[in-house]
Amino acid sequence: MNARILAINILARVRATDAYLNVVLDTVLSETPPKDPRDAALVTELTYGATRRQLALDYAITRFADRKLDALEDKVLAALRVGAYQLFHTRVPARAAVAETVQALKDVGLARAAGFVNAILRKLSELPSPPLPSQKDPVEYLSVRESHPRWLVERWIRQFGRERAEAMLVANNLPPAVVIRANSAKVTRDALLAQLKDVGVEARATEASPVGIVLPPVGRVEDVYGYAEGLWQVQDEAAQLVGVYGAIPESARVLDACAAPGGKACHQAETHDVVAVDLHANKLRKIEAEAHRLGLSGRLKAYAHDASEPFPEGWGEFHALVVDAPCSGLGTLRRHPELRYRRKEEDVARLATLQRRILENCQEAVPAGGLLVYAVCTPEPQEGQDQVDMFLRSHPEWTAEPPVLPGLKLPLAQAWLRTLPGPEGYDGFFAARLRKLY
Ligand SMILES: C[S@@+](CC[C@H](N)C(=O)[O-])C[C@H]1O[C@@H](n2cnc3c(N)ncnc32)[C@H](O)[C@@H]1O
Repeated sequence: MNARILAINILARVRATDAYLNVVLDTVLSETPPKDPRDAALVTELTYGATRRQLALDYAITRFADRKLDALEDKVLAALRVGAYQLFHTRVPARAAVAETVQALKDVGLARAAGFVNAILRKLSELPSPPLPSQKDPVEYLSVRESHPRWLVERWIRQFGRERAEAMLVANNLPPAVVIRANSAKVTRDALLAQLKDVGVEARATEASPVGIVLPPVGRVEDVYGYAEGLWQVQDEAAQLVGVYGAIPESARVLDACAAPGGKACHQAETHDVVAVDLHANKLRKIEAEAHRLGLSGRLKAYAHDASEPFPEGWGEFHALVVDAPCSGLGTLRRHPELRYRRKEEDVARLATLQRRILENCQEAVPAGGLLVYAVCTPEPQEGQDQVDMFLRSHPEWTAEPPVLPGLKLPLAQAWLRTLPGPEGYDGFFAARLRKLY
């Protein structure tokens, strides 16, 4: 099956089922792998690109469509977006972009819409660049140019200032590099870097994380040296920094209260005994499979449990908890581009309430002298810093205690670990390291 057919099918399925793009893409590519690996790369670029740029593409398509885009069949709208993306953001010659997209639409059984799609794509192909609204309304202009909903642009300008907000929007439209964490239970970062070099992979060390490696563009990560042997795990640098910044003493038994898919739990299990908990039992298999691949099964047990409810006494005592709470995920929009259109502003407050409930229950499980590392993958203060400030105000027995990590330069804001999307190349994360005094 060719790349454009797959891209149309994937985008249509994501729209119809509200599924995650990365999940549908992985499923489709493993069910119907294209013969040529370059086609897999093209499907990835077309689907991620068309989703990242969706709001701007729709703005352009709407100019020439004689009906509301919401009313279009999923595959017809998907074809328009895939076609428009190629015209504005790839080097595919315009004629080929239009003709092959229209042919793909026919091949998926929608020949009756071919004329409609062909006419719009041809009109778009005559434009020198994607149309934009007037700069007189700077929020609207940025919203369309960088393809983020207006409420989010307004909110980020208000919270982070115009310059940083714009940098965040731009960064969310760039594909992230693949970053891995060396599995310290098996190999040091330097040794892994040398081994990768020996097999011709020109990787480099991450700047802030002492355990991270940035891979060059690779095809399937599963085919890269050391994956099958469990020498490393894919993990964004900022997510690695949560484990580093947490600096949980090696003697501690750790409970990871919101663990799936298991990045931070496996990071801890390199050096600790870990109980990994997630609300959704179906996600535990992924945590266990990763622990197995990394050779960490002996140190990690996974259970389904609601972290806002008391933990079973039978699990024993824990000296440290990691609470990587469910959050708006607005720090990971470059990886989950569909999320920016699905999230609503009121989600931030709703999730902050859930985080508070989880935090309240988890703090009960920490003995005096123990640690709690709270983290979220969002730049929203309401879910991060404000959440922790409020917690500390109502819990005098807790204090914020940043770690002393000589030789490391972590991105800190006061006591907190904080990264924002932007030219630094991080996902947006917040983490607090809290100690129970009595
Ligand atoms: C941000 S993700 C955790 C990512 C993970 N720590 C990692 O590093 O790979 C949040 C997780 O919390 C889980 N979750 C949501 N509500 C929960 C609850 N009430 N109790 C426990 N887990 C919950 C979600 O299923 C999701 O897997």
